[in-house]
Amino acid sequence: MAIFRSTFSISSRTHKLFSFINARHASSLLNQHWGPHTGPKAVKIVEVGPRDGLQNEKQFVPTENKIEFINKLSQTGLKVIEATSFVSPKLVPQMSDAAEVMTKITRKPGVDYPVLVPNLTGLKKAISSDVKEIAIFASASETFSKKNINCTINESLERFQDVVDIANAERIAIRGYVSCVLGCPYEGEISPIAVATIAEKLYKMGCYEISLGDTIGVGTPGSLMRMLKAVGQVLPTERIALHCHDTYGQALANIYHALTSGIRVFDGSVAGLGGCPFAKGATGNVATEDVVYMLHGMGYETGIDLLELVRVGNYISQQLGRPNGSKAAVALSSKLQMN
Ligand SMILES: CC(C)(COP(=O)([O-])OP(=O)([O-])OC[C@H]1O[C@@H](n2cnc3c(N)ncnc32)[C@H](O)[C@@H]1OP(=O)([O-])[O-])[C@@H](O)C(=O)NCCC(=O)NCCSC(=O)C[C@@](C)(O)CC(=O)[O-]
Repeated sequence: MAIFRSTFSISSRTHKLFSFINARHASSLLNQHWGPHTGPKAVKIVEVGPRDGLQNEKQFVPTENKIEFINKLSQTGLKVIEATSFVSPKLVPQMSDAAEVMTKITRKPGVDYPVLVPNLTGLKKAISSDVKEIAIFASASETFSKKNINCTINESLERFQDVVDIANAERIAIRGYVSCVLGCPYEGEISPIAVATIAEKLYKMGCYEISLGDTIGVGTPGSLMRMLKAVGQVLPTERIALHCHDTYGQALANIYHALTSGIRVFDGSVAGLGGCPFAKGATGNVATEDVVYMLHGMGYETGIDLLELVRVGNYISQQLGRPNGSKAAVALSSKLQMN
């Protein structure tokens, strides 16, 4: 915390030094994310179930269940599990136990547990909970930005610069999200250039990877490819991740097409949990089990034990009292008579 206070106003030379150190840290962290799975068939999965999957649940999921959920996910071979978010507990009560979750989970060596951070208040709390990686989240839609984080896109980027400066000083790795990349619940279509502009700004700010979020799941391979083409002009392909919601049933088709463009990082939520409190009508994220089933079937390597993942998806679905939203999980559970 002392470092946090002392680095509130860091000089530009110090900023450059921290950026350099953080770039090296992020690069070693990236290698760790991929583990032994390198080469053209390696794909990284970022599991967002504990955060994006649970944030919109109406009933508060007991903290011990969240911890158990994350600990079980840690045993599946996943290398990145987005664990929670340090946001306003009034607006997103489901994530109000972020500090307790982060201090009580069993952190498996080799697995990273990023958390969402919208501002310096969130970063301060995350640092107190010994968080090693954060995700900042901007939007390609002005209206969504205001609804989601109560500021304009430009204001959010200014806030994030402060967050990045302190995170760099603390050697905390930073991932970036752009939401509404294929459509906004308030503005409709979003231009690919707008997405590319924000993605580039977050990347240049110091995010090691930019996750492009189809927040309301409206994209098709057509709109996706137009958007990826624009983002591909400003970002190296290996720094792009895709974050699909499956509202219109297009997620796997979109992921397949992104694979053909060289994208190798995909976010998913086990059992297809998810939704955004600020994007009405948006359903869950693409089910991680479905993504892994497709990838393994195509000869890609994720390092994930699919059956273990199915078990965890069944566990959290039972806790929430609803059927597992992954088709692959339901089929495998039935075939193998798993609970
Ligand atoms: C960003 C803010 C905080 C601005 O909210 P604000 O009201 O403008 O903030 P403020 O700075 O004016 O502070 C107001 C109060 O909130 C507190 N506060 C302020 N910040 C924090 C914090 N970090 N943690 C805890 N408390 C906080 C602060 O201390 C104060 O408390 P009070 O004095 O009234 O008691 C708010 O709008 C917010 O938390 N929004 C929630 C955002 C969210 O979680 N959205 C869902 C994420 S999903 C998403 O974005 C899409 C994504 C990433 O999944 C990708 C995709 O799906 O496509």
